[in-house]
Amino acid sequence: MSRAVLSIGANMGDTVAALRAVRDHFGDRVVAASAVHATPPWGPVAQDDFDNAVLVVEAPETSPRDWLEEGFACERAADRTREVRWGPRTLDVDVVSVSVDGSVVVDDDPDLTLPHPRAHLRAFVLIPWLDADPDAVLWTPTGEQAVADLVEGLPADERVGVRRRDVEGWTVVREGDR
Ligand SMILES: Nc1ncnc2c1ncn2[C@@H]1O[C@H](COP(=O)(O)OP(=O)(O)OP(=O)(O)O)[C@@H](O)[C@H]1O
Ligand SMILES: Nc1nc2c(c(=O)[nH]1)N=C(CO)CN2
Repeated sequence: MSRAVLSIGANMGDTVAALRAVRDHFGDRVVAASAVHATPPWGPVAQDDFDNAVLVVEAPETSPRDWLEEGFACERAADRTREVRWGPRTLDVDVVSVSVDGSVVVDDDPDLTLPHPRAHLRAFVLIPWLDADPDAVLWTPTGEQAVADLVEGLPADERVGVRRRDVEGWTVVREGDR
C-alpha cells in the first residue's frame, strides 16, 4: 500500500473551492483530512494569507511520482501558473511524505524530493498535519521526529498566525477515524 501526505494551499481566487477540488479528485483514497486553516504567507514574498489543509491519501500500486503527477493535474485544473517562487497561486499541491508498505521513501531527486525538504519548517504544513494525524511522524536527516514536537519547536509568532477555519461541507477526518 502506498500512502502520501499532501499539503494543499491556495491564496488566489476561490481558495476553498480549489482545496475542495483536490479532495474530490482523490475521493475515496483520502483516509484523513485536516480542517482548512488560514495561514499567513511563509517566505519572502508579501502576499495574501493562504488557506491550507493536509490530506492523507492511500492506494495500492501508486508510486511517489504518480502522487506528484496527480497533484500537478489538480494544479493545472485550477489554472495554476508558476510566476514567482513562493508567490501567490490558485493552488499548490506539495508531496510532504510518502511511505510504501510502511517504509518511508527518502529521495533527493530535485523533481521529487522526499520527504519535502522544507516541510519541517512550515507551520502551514505541520499544524494542519497534526490536526489530521495527532501521532504523525516526519522523517528528517537527523532521525524521525514527532510532528507535535516540530510544531512545539516553531517560533511562536509562526504558530499563532495559523487559525483553524470552520468551513461548511468540509469534514475533518482524523487518522484512524475511517
Ligand atoms: N516533495 C515535492 N512536492 C512537490 N513538488 C516537488 C517536491 N520535490 C520537488 N518538487 C518539485 O518542485 C518543483 C516546484 O514546485 P512548486 O512551484 O510547487 O514549488 P513551490 O511550492 O513554489 O516551493 P516549495 O517547493 O518550497 O513548496 C516542481 O516542479 C516539483 O517537480
Ligand atoms: N502560508 C503559506 N505560505 C506559503 C504557501 C502556502 O501554501 N501557505 N505556499 C507557498 C508556495 O510555495 C509559499 N508560501
